[in-house]
Amino acid sequence: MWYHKLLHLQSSLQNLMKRGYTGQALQLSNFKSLFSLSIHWCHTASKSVSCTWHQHEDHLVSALLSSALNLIIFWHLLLPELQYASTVMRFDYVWLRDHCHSASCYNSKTHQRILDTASVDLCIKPKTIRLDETTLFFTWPDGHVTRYDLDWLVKNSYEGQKQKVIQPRILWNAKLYQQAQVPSVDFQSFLKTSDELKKFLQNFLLYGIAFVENVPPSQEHTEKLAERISLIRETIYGRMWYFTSDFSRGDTAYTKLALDRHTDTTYFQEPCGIQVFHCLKHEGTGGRTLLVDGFYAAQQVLQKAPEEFELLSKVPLKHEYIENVGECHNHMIGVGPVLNIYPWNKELYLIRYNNYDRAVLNTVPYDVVHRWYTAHRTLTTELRRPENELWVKLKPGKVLFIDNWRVLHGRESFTGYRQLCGCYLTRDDVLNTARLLGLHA
Ligand SMILES: C[N+](C)(C)CCCC[C@H](N)C(=O)O
Ligand SMILES: O=C(O)CCC(=O)C(=O)O
Ligand SMILES: [Fe+2]
Repeated sequence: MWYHKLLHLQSSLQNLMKRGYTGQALQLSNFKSLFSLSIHWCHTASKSVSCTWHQHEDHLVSALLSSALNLIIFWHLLLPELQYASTVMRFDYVWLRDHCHSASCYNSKTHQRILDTASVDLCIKPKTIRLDETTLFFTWPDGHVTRYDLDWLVKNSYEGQKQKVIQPRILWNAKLYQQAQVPSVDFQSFLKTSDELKKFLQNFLLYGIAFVENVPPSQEHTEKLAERISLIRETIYGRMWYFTSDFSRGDTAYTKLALDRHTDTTYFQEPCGIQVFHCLKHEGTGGRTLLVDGFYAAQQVLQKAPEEFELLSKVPLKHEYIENVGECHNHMIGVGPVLNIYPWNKELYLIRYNNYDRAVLNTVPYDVVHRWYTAHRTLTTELRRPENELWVKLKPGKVLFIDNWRVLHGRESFTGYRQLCGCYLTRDDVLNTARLLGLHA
């Protein structure tokens, strides 16, 4: 078994050589005794390459040190079967100098860099490199020493990040959400214990929606609730807003009409992170709230038509809000693609979808426009599948939190008097609260 692993390691090193990595000899410190195997290869550069590795319980770390190029670390995860996962990590020497955590380069109390990165020679190479069981030591030309725990390097490598998600989520359609039986949190316990707050935030992060029950139906209590989680994001609609179908603002939300699924404030450069709804009163019919997991729909697009997903993530477009009603004069423009993904791991983090507020499409060249509409149609088809629609009737006392970067909302038309209050939350502060409670956010 070990022999196979070593052979694989040998071939990965040889592949690197073929791509131009040269060196002298490979010392198999821990396995030498077992296999008395050492790999020699040609060296063209006078700089030497050495490789050392250490066996840990479930993985093997090896470091290939090249003073001519960069540092390469092999991380081999040993699985019970013959198979094992292996990751090659590469670190640029400027990067290694820049991330030095010595007392003169880094303030470990404030977690801030002291080193002036611009003072680092872009062609810097270490004078010497030494590796012991767990730590790498670099001595730089000016004599400064940087030490790195191998574990720290592995954890903070690009290759490691590529395989991780920033935000773990459970994507849902109506059935999946109902089956999950996500519990609501009680207002009083929510205010009193951080355990309840944590439970609430955990569900909110996983599903993109969450409910709090038994909230006294007033704007003040809704505000108190919101403030327990984060800072309220004041916008052109105010800090706490309160609305009925009174046409007081130049937006369809202030009517009795049905509203198709959408995310709010797509016309802000940074759309509001979280939307809070509390229905204080409704004497009439209709007016149910529609919720659709935009990331679930986007994932369906990715599976069915990956090139359309890619187009929606690449093409920037504008959304716009023009208002001239009474005293309210606003003109907002937000630019960005419908699907926003992190480039290094392709993780979706923000969907901007509002067909009402989408502005003139003039940021897309002629030869792309039609393909963009096709991709937009595919996404819309997924978003409109009845099985993806979760319908809820908001009642006084039950407050709904929506991740406005992920979950679309809409409403059924209604009759009678209906009063809704709520606010937007600052996303950074919601995530801050979650992290401080020990959640992955
Ligand atoms: C009423 N309330 C303040 C919640 C929002 C009104 C904003 C509606 C707008 N069309 C948008 O989607 O952004
Ligand atoms: O009236 C509603 O239920 C929601 C309207 C809406 O989309 C909004 O206020 O953002
Ligand atoms: Fe809305």
